[in-house]
Amino acid sequence: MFLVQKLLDRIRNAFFSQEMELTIVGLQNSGKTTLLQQIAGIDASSTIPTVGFNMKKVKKGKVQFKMWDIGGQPRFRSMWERYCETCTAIVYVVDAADGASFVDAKRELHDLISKPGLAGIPLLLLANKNDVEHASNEEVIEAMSMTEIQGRRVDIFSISAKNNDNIEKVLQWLTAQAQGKKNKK
Ligand SMILES: Nc1nc2c(ncn2[C@@H]2O[C@H](COP(=O)(O)OP(=O)(O)OP(=O)(O)O)[C@@H](O)[C@H]2O)c(=O)[nH]1
Ligand SMILES: [Mg+2]
Repeated sequence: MFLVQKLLDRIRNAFFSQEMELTIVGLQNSGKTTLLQQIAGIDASSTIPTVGFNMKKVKKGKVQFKMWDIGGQPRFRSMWERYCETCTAIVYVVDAADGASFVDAKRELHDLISKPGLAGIPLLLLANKNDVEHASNEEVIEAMSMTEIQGRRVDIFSISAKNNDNIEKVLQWLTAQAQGKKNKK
């Protein structure tokens, strides 16, 4: 009986599982790799600055996420566009506790989403490090001029990648985008 159930599960998964590609970008030190590791269920307590990119595949429910995490240092930012072109959603991470980085974070975000090849791709802005006392979601929203962004779905969550706060909400959002993509086909 158990084997029959397993076989049925496999058949069901083969028919109903979907792959979704997403790209995580944002300035260096904003917490992208920590987020990636948290979603992948890997110890996220220590990371080193990303040289180039990381990629992880993670299955959540019926969706297989293929997640690209691109280095945020200036020398890697020219890669962002290429990795975003084929993705279903762009996840942009901001260090909400580092006000000094907001000007650069805004410029890079708006530069990226102005690329014609990325038109219409849903954007999830994550104000990370909400565990730090002075981190402010509202300040991030204002500093990133989020209300100026048009022509795509935009959502904003306050998270702590380190403490796993609101990461489930991020996954639900991503799953909804994967579902939307399937419905459009
Ligand atoms: N307090 C706090 N620290 C965090 C959080 N997320 C990440 N960090 C810390 O921020 C630092 C940078 O995190 P990374 O995930 O390596 O940052 P990154 O965006 O991948 O950086 P690059 O690879 O250089 O682009 C590390 O010391 C993390 O532990 C968070 O939610 N809260
Ligand atoms: Mg990194």
